[in-house]
Amino acid sequence: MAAIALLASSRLMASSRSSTAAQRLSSMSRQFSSTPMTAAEIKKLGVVGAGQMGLGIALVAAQRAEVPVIVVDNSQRSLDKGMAFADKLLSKDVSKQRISQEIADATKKRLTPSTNMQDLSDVDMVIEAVPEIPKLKEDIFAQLAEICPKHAILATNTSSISITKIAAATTKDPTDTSASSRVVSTHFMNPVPVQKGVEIISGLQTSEETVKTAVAFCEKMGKVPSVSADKPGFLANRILMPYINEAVICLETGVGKKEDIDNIMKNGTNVPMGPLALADFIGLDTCLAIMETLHQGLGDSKYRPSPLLRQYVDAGWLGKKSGKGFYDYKS
Ligand SMILES: NC(=O)c1ccc[n+]([C@@H]2O[C@H](COP(=O)([O-])OP(=O)(O)OC[C@H]3O[C@@H](n4cnc5c(N)ncnc54)[C@H](O)[C@@H]3O)[C@@H](O)[C@H]2O)c1
Repeated sequence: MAAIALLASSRLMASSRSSTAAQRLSSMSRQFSSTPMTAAEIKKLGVVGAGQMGLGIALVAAQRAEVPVIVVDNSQRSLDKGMAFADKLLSKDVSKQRISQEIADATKKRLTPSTNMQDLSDVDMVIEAVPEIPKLKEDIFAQLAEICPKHAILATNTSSISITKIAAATTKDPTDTSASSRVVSTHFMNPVPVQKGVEIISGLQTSEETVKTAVAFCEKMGKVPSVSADKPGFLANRILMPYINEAVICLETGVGKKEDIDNIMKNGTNVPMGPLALADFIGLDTCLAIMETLHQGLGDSKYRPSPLLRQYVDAGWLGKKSGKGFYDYKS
């Protein structure tokens, strides 16, 4: 499926090897200890949020990294939908002879759905992929710090929220970095089974070992890490979202019809889908949340979210996942 603009840019950036990604991260923001650190082995993974990103991450980890994965979601409906989607993807891969039936069966067996966060008490790493709402993510990380083992890597798939802020939510005492030093961002690209790019972002508190372990695990999943500083939108969405937002403004102000906007970008810049179709695919709520983070975080009016984008979200027209966005997906 669609190798989206976000991902195309990510591929360009990701031409270097992941070991150098860890080195670049080390040198970017702060001095690490002079003791060489090694990546810890991840034997069991947890994923929080079984939506399009969480499920994709869980599936690729189970298949490529061959680790058992507990997938936690507070909605049984989302879990059922996610597991059914995993079945569908695996069957498709078998029918197209990309993988054997044995690999599909083994992958499926490694996925355990759950509605109970306490089931994350024995994981070595957890990747959070709940909606892009700062307070929600902070609450989840406060819980993860309590529930997960004291060595576990606590990773977020956030598209734009400060990793430093998410890490700070793991403790009431900011001088105690025993949990916050284990927080890192592994920002996978959508769709996870297809796209190789992943952004690795460390917060102020993140330890070198945490970064190395996250990079090594992403590599085990077959991904190519790129390094970004902990700034609003990081690299991928700092570039992609203003492009999508401008396309919505063009629609809103009558510069072009949706088909013309998408066609000119698709046929003129060699991307697999136009910006409005891409926004529907990502989720309009996610796009709005990222624009809000860019607007607030960078304080520049050029990042103001389109009022039409906000109206679509208010209407519940969130794109492909809700059956309607700029296009209809019911039929
Ligand atoms: N959609 C994209 O293209 C994309 C790409 C990269 C990163 N992201 C980021 O990934 C994250 C998830 O995005 P998504 O598109 O998968 O969202 P989604 O809406 O498809 O899925 C979110 C899931 O989280 C679950 N959830 C909500 N509250 C929860 C809670 N308290 N505990 C457990 N589960 C809970 C929901 O039931 C849902 O299944 C966001 O931070 C988003 O910004 C999205």
